[in-house]
Amino acid sequence: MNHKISPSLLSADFLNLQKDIEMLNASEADWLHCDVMDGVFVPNISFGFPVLEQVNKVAKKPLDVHLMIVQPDKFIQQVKDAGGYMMTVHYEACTHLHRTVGAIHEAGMKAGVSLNPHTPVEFLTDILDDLDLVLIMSVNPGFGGQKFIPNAINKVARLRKMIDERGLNTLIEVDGGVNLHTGKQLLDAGADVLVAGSFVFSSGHPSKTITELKKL
Ligand SMILES: O=C(CO)[C@H](O)[C@H](O)COP(=O)(O)O
Repeated sequence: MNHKISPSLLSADFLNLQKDIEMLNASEADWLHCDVMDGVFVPNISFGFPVLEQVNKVAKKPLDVHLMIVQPDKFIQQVKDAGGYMMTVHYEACTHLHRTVGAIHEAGMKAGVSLNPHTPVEFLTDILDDLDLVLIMSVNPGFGGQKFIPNAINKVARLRKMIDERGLNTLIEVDGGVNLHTGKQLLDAGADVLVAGSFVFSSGHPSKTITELKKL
């Protein structure tokens, strides 16, 4: 199966966001990864729904919205209204995850669940059949440009086995420290979607770098 590339806007030039989104529109990027942070679930604040709404006016690729916030169920309609295609919430932030996933689907979006580096993929055993995507964090969420945590490769392989044994179409996405080297290892382990922020936007030729990731 062809893998997808979802460049992370967290590393884009916020003073020239439209320019970067137009570059992504013309590139081989499949989705636009949008990191919403609240300063509570993660020790950083990024951008919120007014920015997403503006991004959606220019973006020609689906918005892959990753909520690094507490109580994400409060914001499902806002994500939908801001143009969300995929809404990914954190396992660690949801007390009633099954209810939250159901509400995301009812709102008309695909539902993803993200796992922090310390959270085993086996914790998804009883929700996996309901998910469109699992996002494995290969850094502790909150900041771009961090060092890749190699255990993510092992988690991808374990999750691939769980998904294949059940005959599911759930996608495995990985986020944090992705470059050509780690990206190849993740794809070999069974990942479907690579998120890349600093590797793409600091490369000097973001569009070319996306093509290189796409060709892995
Ligand atoms: O979710 C994120 C941070 O929490 C970012 O999407 C992720 O870190 C991508 O950045 P980089 O590719 O630079 O590691």
